[in-house]
Amino acid sequence: MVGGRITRLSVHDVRFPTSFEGHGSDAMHTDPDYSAAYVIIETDAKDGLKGYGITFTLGKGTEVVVCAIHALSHHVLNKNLGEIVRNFRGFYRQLTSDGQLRWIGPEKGVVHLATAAILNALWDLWAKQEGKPLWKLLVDMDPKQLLSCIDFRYITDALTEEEAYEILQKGSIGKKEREKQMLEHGYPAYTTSCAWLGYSDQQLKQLCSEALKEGWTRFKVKVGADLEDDIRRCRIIRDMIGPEKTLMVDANQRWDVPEAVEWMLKLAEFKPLWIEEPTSPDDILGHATISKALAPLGIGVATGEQCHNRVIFKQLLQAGALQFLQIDSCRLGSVNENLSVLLMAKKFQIPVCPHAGGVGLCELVQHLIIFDYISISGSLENRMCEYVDHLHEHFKYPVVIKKASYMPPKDAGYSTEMKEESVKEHQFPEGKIWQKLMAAQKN
Ligand SMILES: C[C@H](O)[C@@H](O)[C@@H](O)[C@H](O)C(=O)O
Ligand SMILES: [Mg+2]
Repeated sequence: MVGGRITRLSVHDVRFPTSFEGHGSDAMHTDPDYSAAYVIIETDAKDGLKGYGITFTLGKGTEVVVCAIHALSHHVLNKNLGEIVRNFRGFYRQLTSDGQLRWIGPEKGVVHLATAAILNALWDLWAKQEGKPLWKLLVDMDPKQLLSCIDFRYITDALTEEEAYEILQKGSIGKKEREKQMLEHGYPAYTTSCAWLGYSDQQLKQLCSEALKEGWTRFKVKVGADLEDDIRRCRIIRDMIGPEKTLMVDANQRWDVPEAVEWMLKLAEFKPLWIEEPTSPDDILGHATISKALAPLGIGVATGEQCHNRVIFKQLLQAGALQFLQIDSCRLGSVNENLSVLLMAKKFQIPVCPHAGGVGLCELVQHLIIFDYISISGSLENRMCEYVDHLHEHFKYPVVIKKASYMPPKDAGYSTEMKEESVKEHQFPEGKIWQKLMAAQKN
């Protein structure tokens, strides 16, 4: 039975110095220190279980998100977990409608990242109390219960609750077989780990040849800062992987709309499946223009990792502005909002290829996409989940990759829990790792 009064919510600013070696670097984020605002929720229940939630941030951004989590915490404290999840739609609405805090959102930016961290912790605790991994908790819910977690406000012009119900009803056909298939073979993944923008050609070649040996067949390359560099790097990787394997490119919002089209005409010879985040994530019509211009070349547009909320996803879908939809487990309002986006994607028949990487994003989003396959999309066509090979060792239940696929997590919860020692060492600024780095900078 789910329950327990929430007695404590604590937040940690946890940072990893990934920028020192160029890990995670792209055309806009040249010095990313992968970080997380890490929430721990405790209750007075006898089971002693705790809920862990993260939202992904980069270095300094974390302290701002931590403040927002504190500001939202009164909505959670002293509430009963059972009451929250029995009316999850209402609770989501309450959290995102705080009369004072919504002014600095609404449902976007810092306050929404904070919302994600808190809700992720509640989902983790719910799944733990049920003794199931989160994907299985979702798979076992009936359509009505799933829908009761979603706030349909602002999206009913694109997807009504009745349509969503129908999608879930249809999705229940063949669920058992798909669950079995996932448990046996996992969910297909692609790797971004070979070709961060800050990596040398030598490093790129070495990582690519290792990835090929490990059985990877889909690769993403960072582009967007310098055309000559991009051509050279794409050539290296295309030559190494051959014509059959899949290549994607990611510009992380570097370009104007016409510039994006011109640049991609120059990279078209490398046959990328998609260009990711070609321009501002807010420019829905710009994405539509780029999609239209690149369609004859067989290049799709992918976006979503910095998409504020379900409303922007709705408009991207309505405008035909994307061909690959990239949900993110820590930017949207947790599982609740991601459920609505997965259902909209199904209605518009756009494949979902989640954004992952960062710290913990792979651990979390695998649950959502495995659930999506079993209960909503029922298809693996043109679908794959991002994988980045960093920082998994800091998690208590790290992802398991086999033959370039995500194997469904078996432990109860949302895989959000970090090792205590890792949190202690990486806490900013007092953690050992940061104290050492700061002392070295002084000398
Ligand atoms: C700063 C980050 O590493 C981003 O570059 C990364 O999330 C990226 O856009 C991706 O698609 O993995
Ligand atoms: Mg990206």
